[in-house]
Amino acid sequence: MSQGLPLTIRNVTKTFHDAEPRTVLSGLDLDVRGGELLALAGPSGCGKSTLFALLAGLTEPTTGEIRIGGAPVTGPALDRGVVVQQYTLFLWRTVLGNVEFGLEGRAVDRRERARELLSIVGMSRYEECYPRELSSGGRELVALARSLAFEPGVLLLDEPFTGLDRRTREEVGDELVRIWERTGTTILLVTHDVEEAVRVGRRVAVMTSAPGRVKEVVDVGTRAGDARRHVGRLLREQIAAARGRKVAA
Ligand SMILES: Nc1ncnc2c1ncn2[C@@H]1O[C@H](COP(=O)(O)OP(=O)(O)OP(=O)(O)O)[C@@H](O)[C@H]1O
Repeated sequence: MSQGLPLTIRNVTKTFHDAEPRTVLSGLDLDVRGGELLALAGPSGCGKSTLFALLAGLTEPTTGEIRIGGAPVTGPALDRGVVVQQYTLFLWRTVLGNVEFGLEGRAVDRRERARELLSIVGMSRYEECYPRELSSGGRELVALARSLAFEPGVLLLDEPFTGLDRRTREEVGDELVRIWERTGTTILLVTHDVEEAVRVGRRVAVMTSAPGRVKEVVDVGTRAGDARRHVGRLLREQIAAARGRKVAA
């Protein structure tokens, strides 16, 4: 499997120039270690999706720098293996066919490799099914298998489990941890859900409300209960701060 690459975000600012300039991210620093599973949590509107677009190379920072494996991000690249929450499986292809698609152009036995990837995400027995025959959690796992086919150095997941019910969400989240353990890929999971951030992330970076930057990086370790309370408190403070600013304005 691929070697997980480190991701470095240095002093990133993003200002949108609409009718008037609007700074959404300001002085954001974050280090994701190679092979780490880090969750990025923040209140609604703090700029998580904006940051995700920068990491995916879809837009550029106004100032600052983003590096993956030491190389600056200058545009979209498959080695970053981006999975967005609106997974797009090909409805006319079987599960196996969908994963094989991620392997096109590779000098590998595509069928064998696709089967290996389905086994990694625990979906082997559905290989002949079509996406419509799967549960929404199952479709998410197949989308993950297809992203892993690109052997991403960093896998970016922007709220991938939105739309799943709580229980399925937990199951797919736990499966994501197992996938990460089996692959060694660096994973950045963007979420607004404290429970999910602490359950899945080995560390949790908490963002401030807009303009967003990283307020604190919390180690989850073996003290998940403490981490959950701490992350929850940090997020509540940020939400209150945002409301305070709105009331004042
Ligand atoms: N292209 C754009 N032009 C102008 N403003 C934008 C643009 N994209 C996002 N914004 C603004 O930036 C702010 C942050 O948005 P963003 O979607 O990044 O936050 P978020 O943390 O992902 O929110 P949520 O958790 O609600 O999805 C919002 O106020 C949004 O209106």
